[in-house]
Amino acid sequence: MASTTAAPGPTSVRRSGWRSCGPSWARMQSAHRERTIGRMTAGARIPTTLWRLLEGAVADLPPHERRDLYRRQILALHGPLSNLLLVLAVVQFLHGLIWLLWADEAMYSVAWRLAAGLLLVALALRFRALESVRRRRQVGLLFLAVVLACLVTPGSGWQQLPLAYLAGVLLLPLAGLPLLVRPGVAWSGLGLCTLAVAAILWQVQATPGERLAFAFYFAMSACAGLVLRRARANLAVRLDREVESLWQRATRDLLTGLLNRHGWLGLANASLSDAVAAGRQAAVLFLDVDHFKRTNDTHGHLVGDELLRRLGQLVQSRLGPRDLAARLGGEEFACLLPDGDRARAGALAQRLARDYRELASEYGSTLSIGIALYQQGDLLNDLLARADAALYQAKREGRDRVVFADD
Ligand SMILES: Nc1nc2c(ncn2[C@@H]2O[C@H](COP(=O)(O)OP(=O)(O)OP(=O)(O)O)[C@@H](O)[C@H]2O)c(=O)[nH]1
Repeated sequence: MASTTAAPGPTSVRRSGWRSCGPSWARMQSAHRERTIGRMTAGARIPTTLWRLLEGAVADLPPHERRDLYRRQILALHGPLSNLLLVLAVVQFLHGLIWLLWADEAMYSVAWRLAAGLLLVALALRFRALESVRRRRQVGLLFLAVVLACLVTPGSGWQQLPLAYLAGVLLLPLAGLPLLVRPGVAWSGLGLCTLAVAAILWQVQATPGERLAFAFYFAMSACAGLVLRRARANLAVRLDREVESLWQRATRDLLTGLLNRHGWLGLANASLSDAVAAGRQAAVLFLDVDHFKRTNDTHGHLVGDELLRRLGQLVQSRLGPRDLAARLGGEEFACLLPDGDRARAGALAQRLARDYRELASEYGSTLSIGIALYQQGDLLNDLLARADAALYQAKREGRDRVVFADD
């Protein structure tokens, strides 16, 4: 049996769910976007500054982290934002309806009422469908289609400001930018809305004051969308860093930088399960510094700490990328080799013991190691217990040696 399971780091474990998703078309699109942004930010100073200003802390993230962040934002804020937008949409719809009722009677055509009804249904659909990006796009397009169709239809009473309110065109930048957080979608939405608003302002029968108020309202809602989006992205980046740092502190040993017992047990259990599922071999090494109390007593605790630090670095440097090492506590260390057959585990242990002896030669410190090889049905705790038993056998036999369990 041998394992292919990669030792997952904290970030990859928490984000593995995102990594697998997304069709290749989406990946091609985002690769194109990244190339474009790369050209923009590398080529000219003003676009870079603008990009940073608009995107906030997200602009400094590597592309794959930025994508993860956007996806997580959509999921995390879907509930509260949809409710907020639903309220805004209803208010805006009522605003348009009241305006319409007070308007000239020539405008109360059947077509008007039909358009208003359609828009109401579209609004409801739009907010019910927020969970699916595809449906969000469809409803967004439906809105724009209705607005544009109304705008190009000849006849008096059609090109009126109430229509714009009914269609929610003023709401789109506010709704679209924070919700459709992927930059491409957000920017296209803003561009289309600006075009629609420009068309409305060009055609409406309104006083200059009304036109100005309309344009001002649109600009304000677009700015609010941008500011909201930037603030949310900055907050998300900060929270992400906090979570990452808390995770590190909870699962890392400060002295050696290796995983601590808690962090190791979580990752090693998952790694061992993967190895077993793939029908591969695994081994656990249990390491313990010999006569560490004596070393502490003779040379002081600072020297003891230094030896532990050196041992941590040594273990980390000798392991493969798939292996997982931890300081379990005190002067005890453990390594899981998810593709460790007897030969590899034995050779690695011998090498660690020899290198540590050289590293700590000035203090005469040595290492004892117990090894347990995976047997059918073993859990991680079983392997640890057998490796521990082998370690104590090594201690009994005189220390500074490697012993296999069940030999
Ligand atoms: N310097 C230092 N010492 C530590 C640390 N954690 C535990 N120790 C000391 O490690 C020593 C462990 O002693 P024991 O469990 O008796 O083991 P030992 O002296 O190595 O004896 P054997 O394991 O039987 O060879 C104790 O004196 C602890 O105080 C640490 O972080 N730094």
